[in-house]
Parts: sequence; structure tokens; C-alpha cells
Amino acid sequence: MLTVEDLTVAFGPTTAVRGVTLHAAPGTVTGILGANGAGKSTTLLGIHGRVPRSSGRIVLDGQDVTGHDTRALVRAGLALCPENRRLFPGLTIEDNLLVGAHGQGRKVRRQRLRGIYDRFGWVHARRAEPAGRLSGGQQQTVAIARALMSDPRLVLLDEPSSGLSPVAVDEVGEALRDIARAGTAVLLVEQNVRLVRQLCSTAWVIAHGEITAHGTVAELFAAGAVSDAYLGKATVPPDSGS
Ligand SMILES: Nc1ncnc2c1ncn2[C@@H]1O[C@H](COP(=O)(O)OP(=O)(O)OP(=O)(O)O)[C@@H](O)[C@H]1O
Repeated sequence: MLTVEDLTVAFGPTTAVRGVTLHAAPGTVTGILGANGAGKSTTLLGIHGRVPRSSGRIVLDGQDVTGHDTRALVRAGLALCPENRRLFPGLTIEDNLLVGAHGQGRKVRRQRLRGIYDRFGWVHARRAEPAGRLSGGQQQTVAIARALMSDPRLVLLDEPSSGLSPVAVDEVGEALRDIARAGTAVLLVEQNVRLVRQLCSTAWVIAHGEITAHGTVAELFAAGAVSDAYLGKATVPPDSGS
């Protein structure tokens, strides 16, 4: 279980995220929803220590990991799959995967590769090809697999559907469902409403850097909280009731 308490991130005079409190449970996909510029990516980056926090407490499975740098967070079980995949296009698929298990011994790296190849057969078949040769959907799958190479308890995922065809989005969705079924928590930033409806049990709605609603995805859609957030209408401070 991930618990984030009172996360605030400012870029100079701009407070991008203010007092965000949320949690994500194992075996589920939890959404973070909101309009462009609402603060979704910054929330993930703030959780993962990639941007300086003005405040915030991060607890993973009861362990306070607030002071950890990115490498220590990965070791503690928190992986980030960033926006735009960020693969190394000139490196082979296998070498890209190995980046996710950086610092592990040879035996562990081999074991984890085997786990990825068992799960994604085509990745094994194409493991010696440069990652840049893959389609967008395949690159996204490799980016997710690279995050899994750290054997995480929670994966933070930023817009995995971005730029993908509907078929590729479905494939990525299937992979994420499998990951959650296997017991890993997934915290998903996503603008693709169909994917959110398919995958997320609960979601947090963020607007202007603050959480404005929380509930099951069905409740949030029924209450209009999601459409309000996407249209930029959700300016009321939080009453998440959680
Ligand atoms: N490095 C940065 N320096 C300055 N301002 C930033 C920086 N990163 C983000 N911001 C600002 O913080 C706010 C939140 O941005 P963020 O990228 O978190 O939003 P988002 O909800 O992920 O939007 P999108 O869906 O467009 O990626 C925006 O006003 C953005 O301009």
C-alpha cells in the first residue's frame, strides 16, 4: 500500500501540486485524473523524488521512504514508468530492460529477464533488436517491462496510452491488468477515459494542483467529477471523504 500525505511541489513561484494526499492499494489500478496542467505528472514525479518537494510524506507498505533518493525508492519497491516511455532507442530491447534492474547481481537480472520473457513472448523473440525499431505500443510494453525489472510493489505510470492506436491501448491495458492481478499496485495517470473505465477501481481527481474528488470510477463519472476536471471546472477544494 502506498500512502502519500500532504505532497506539495513548487517550481519557483508556481505551486504545481498542493497538499496532495492519496493512497493506492496492492492488486488494483488507481487512477489520477485531471485536465492538462492539473498537476498529475508532477504528483508522480514528486512521489518518486524526481522533483523537489516542499512538503510531503511517502509511506510504502508501512515504511517511511520520504527521505529516499530515486535509487533507494526503486530498491524499496517503487518504480516509475515516465511519460513518453524514455527508452534508449539505439540500445537493444534487452539492454533497455536491464536498465530497470541496475545495481542487481547477474543472477537476479537473469531471473527477472526470464520473468519478463515468460510474460511477454514477443519481447523475448525480439530482445536483440534496437528498441527504436518497435512500434509505439511495443515500446510502451517494453517501458512497462523495464519498470517491472526492479520487482516493484508499486508502479507509477504516466500516460501509457499517449500516442498509441486503439489496438495498442488495449494491449497495454491488458498488460496493466495482469500486473495488478499479480498483486502489484499501479498508480496510473491517464487521459484516455475508456482505459480508465476499464482498468481503475478507484481514482483521485486533481485540479489546479489539488485533489478535488475521490471514489470509485463509476461514482466519479456519475457525479460528473471527471468531466468537470477535464473541462477545468473543478475548482472547489477537496472533500474526498476518504
Ligand atoms: N519543470 C517545471 N517547471 C515549471 N513549471 C512546471 C514544471 N513542470 C510542470 N510545471 C507546471 O506545473 C503545472 C502542473 O504540470 P503537470 O505536468 O504536473 O500537469 P499534468 O496534469 O501532468 O498535465 P499534462 O496532462 O499536460 O501532462 C503546470 O502549470 C505546469 O506548467
